[in-house]
Amino acid sequence: MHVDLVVVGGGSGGLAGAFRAAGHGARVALLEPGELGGTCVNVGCVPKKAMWLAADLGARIGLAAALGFPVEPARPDWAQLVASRQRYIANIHASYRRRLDEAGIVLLPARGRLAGKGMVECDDGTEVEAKHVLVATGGRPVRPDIPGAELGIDSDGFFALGEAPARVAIVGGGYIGVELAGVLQGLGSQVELFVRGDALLKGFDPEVVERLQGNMHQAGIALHFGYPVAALEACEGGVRLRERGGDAGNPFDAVIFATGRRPNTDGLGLEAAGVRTDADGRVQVDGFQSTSAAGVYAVGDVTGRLALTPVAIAEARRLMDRVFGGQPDACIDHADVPTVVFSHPPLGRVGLTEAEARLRFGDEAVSCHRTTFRPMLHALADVQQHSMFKAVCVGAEKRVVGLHLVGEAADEILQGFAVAVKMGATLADFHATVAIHPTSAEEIVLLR
Ligand SMILES: Cc1cc2nc3c(=O)[nH]c(=O)nc-3n(C[C@H](O)[C@H](O)[C@H](O)COP(=O)(O)OP(=O)(O)OC[C@H]3O[C@@H](n4cnc5c(N)ncnc54)[C@H](O)[C@@H]3O)c2cc1C
Ligand SMILES: NC(=O)c1ccc[n+]([C@@H]2O[C@H](COP(=O)([O-])OP(=O)(O)OC[C@H]3O[C@@H](n4cnc5c(N)ncnc54)[C@H](O)[C@@H]3O)[C@@H](O)[C@H]2O)c1
Repeated sequence: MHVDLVVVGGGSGGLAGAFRAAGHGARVALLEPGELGGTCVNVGCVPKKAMWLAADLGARIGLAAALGFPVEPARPDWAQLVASRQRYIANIHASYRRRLDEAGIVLLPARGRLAGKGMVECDDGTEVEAKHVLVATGGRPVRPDIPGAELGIDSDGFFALGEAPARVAIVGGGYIGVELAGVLQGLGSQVELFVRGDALLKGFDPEVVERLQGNMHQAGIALHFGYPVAALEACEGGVRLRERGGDAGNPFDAVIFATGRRPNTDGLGLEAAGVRTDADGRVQVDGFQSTSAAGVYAVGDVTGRLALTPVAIAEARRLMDRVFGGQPDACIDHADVPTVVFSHPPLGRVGLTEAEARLRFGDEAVSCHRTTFRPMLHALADVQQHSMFKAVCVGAEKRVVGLHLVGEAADEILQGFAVAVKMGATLADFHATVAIHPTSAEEIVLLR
């Protein structure tokens, strides 16, 4: 088969690239051996957010009870919740299939391998030849190489659970560890989080992270820092974790590894096709998503840069605008990308942390403005959940170069403020904007 573009991988980046290229008039073939939508739709953002929303509802039922509603805090029926989640996801699959048909994109349900010179071989024997090849094969979870690791599950396994585990250990303090801890605790499990470092969410602002840790502790999650898990052992009543040089602890019904991800580049034929990867298998690209091989591009998690769905999508769209849309300079700016950790409560950031700003601009130039408060609903219900908002500013004009939020609605508040930060707003611009009262968001324009 001859096309203008062959896309290897039908996740967030691959689909976005295929649709945009077809929109520019290119003939496109898309290879995807699994479900359309990749990680985000099937074992990432979407099912995670469904579970997060359910956990959030559970917390709100508790708040409602505290405010006098005649309701009892209760656990959801796990099977019913998962069925609703999967029905939502099935609708996304159907919508993708319809849009691919409408766009005239050829969908090949096969695993691809680059064979060089614009040729991609499928595992069903089909050969596709194209002037342009997009590698968008994403990544997969990795577990530490420790005895008994097979007794645990990873985030893919979490989404396959048929029932809620009563006692859960989660290993890893990054995005996924923190999110799954909040979700499971909110849905009625007893969660313990095991982290080898001394804090959660390395790379985020330590002050808002500390506030999140306080909220998680308040919600009943046990946080264990400086705990390198050395082994898992099967025991009566479940699985136990063994700390390096220490005793094994209590048994758990499930152990979830949230210890990072690896790009899907094994057996992809990249080396033979002249596509350079780093020691961890990440495809090396320039600012325009071009690899070291002419006509071969890569977007999304397989490049190991910012592993976020909107980033994969934006990279793919700009790339296709450049290759097929006559826009030679199109590329994405990876600075000031807003991101939210869907913890309970959510934590978000855009721009620089205080430490990054001090390093870049010097201590003298940096000032920070923060506020800590209890959201009104939690204060009314007398629940000890606190929000903290922090702005990092630079120079006499106090340009806001970083905004760090943790608390009720932080996930929804951040997007609009990210526009302001991207546009170079100053603290005076924030102050010149009249507050919306009474909200949590107003605390940002009132920061002193
Ligand atoms: C638990 C979890 C929660 C997340 N939550 C969020 C969130 O809330 N917000 C957010 O922005 N990001 C989130 N992410 C990250 C987000 O899912 C990824 O950044 C995004 O899916 C990357 O898109 P991609 O197209 O690069 O790869 P993927 O979506 O992983 O797609 C790659 C596709 O390539 C296919 N493939 C692999 N090898 C081949 C081959 N040889 N031939 C053909 N096809 C192949 C795979 O089957 C897969 O469908 C989350 C991730 C996880 C794991
Ligand atoms: N809300 C979102 O946007 C969202 C949600 C989930 C994932 N993601 C994306 O997916 C990526 C992967 O998420 P993740 O949580 O798997 O990775 P991560 O890099 O965020 O966190 C991995 C954690 O595992 C720990 N770790 C690594 N090896 C370990 C070991 N051997 N023993 C103990 N701990 C170990 C690390 O110290 C770290 O705390 C994220 O970086 C993010 O870009 C985004």
